[in-house]
Amino acid sequence: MKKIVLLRHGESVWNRENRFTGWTDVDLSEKGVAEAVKAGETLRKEGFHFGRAYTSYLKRAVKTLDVVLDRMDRDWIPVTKTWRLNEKHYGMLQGLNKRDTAEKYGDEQVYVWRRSYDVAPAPLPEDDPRNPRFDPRYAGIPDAALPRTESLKDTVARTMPYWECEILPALARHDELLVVAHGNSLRGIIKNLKGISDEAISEFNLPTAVPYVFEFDEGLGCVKDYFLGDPAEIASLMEAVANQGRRG
Ligand SMILES: O=C(O)[C@@H](CO)OP(=O)(O)O
Repeated sequence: MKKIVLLRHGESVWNRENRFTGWTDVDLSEKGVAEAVKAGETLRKEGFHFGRAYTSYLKRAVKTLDVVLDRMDRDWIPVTKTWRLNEKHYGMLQGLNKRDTAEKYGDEQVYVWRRSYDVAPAPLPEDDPRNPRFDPRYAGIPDAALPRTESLKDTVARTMPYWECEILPALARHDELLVVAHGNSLRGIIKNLKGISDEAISEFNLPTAVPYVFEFDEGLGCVKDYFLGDPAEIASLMEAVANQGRRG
């Protein structure tokens, strides 16, 4: 059975501080590194032998992948980094505390910014130093493709061509692939894999560093999906992610 494991990075420093992150290149927290170690050990115990891995241009994902491969003694496998797996760009919300933002604009508005399918936060201005057009890592990408903000729909339009043209075809050559990315870039991929509606995807929250396995048949159709870990613990981690944007 062909398998792709999706893994959200471990807790980042801004996850800990409950700040909108998006394309901000924030490092893992100590807890995030420990979560990555645990994910790597789980994947090793479950007998995974990834042939290839994919990640984003953002260090919280890259470092999570490095730790996982180290725990699996598979540092040697080919790894591809792509901006297309980056997190949803959070525009002007980047850097703001989620709970403070809910105090100011209300839980409903923050829910729309975080979880609606097609509403994007206000874009970064053209002259904002955080605008991706100033970042050398994106120099080879046409400016028109670089976001200043994104809805989940925009994120899907960026990730899915890569999924369909690069990741899925690689399953023909490898039995198991690992994709380490972000809460929303992975939600968009999961939405497509499972045929989740635009409305229902709003209620789906991905915890940090819990391996999510997808099994594929020979025609590369997705036949089964499951998290590795204790279901009650995973449900409570998902609920905690949902609550990050509420006044509390
Ligand atoms: O801030 C972000 O970039 C994302 C992921 O951490 O947050 P949210 O869960 O609010 O979409």
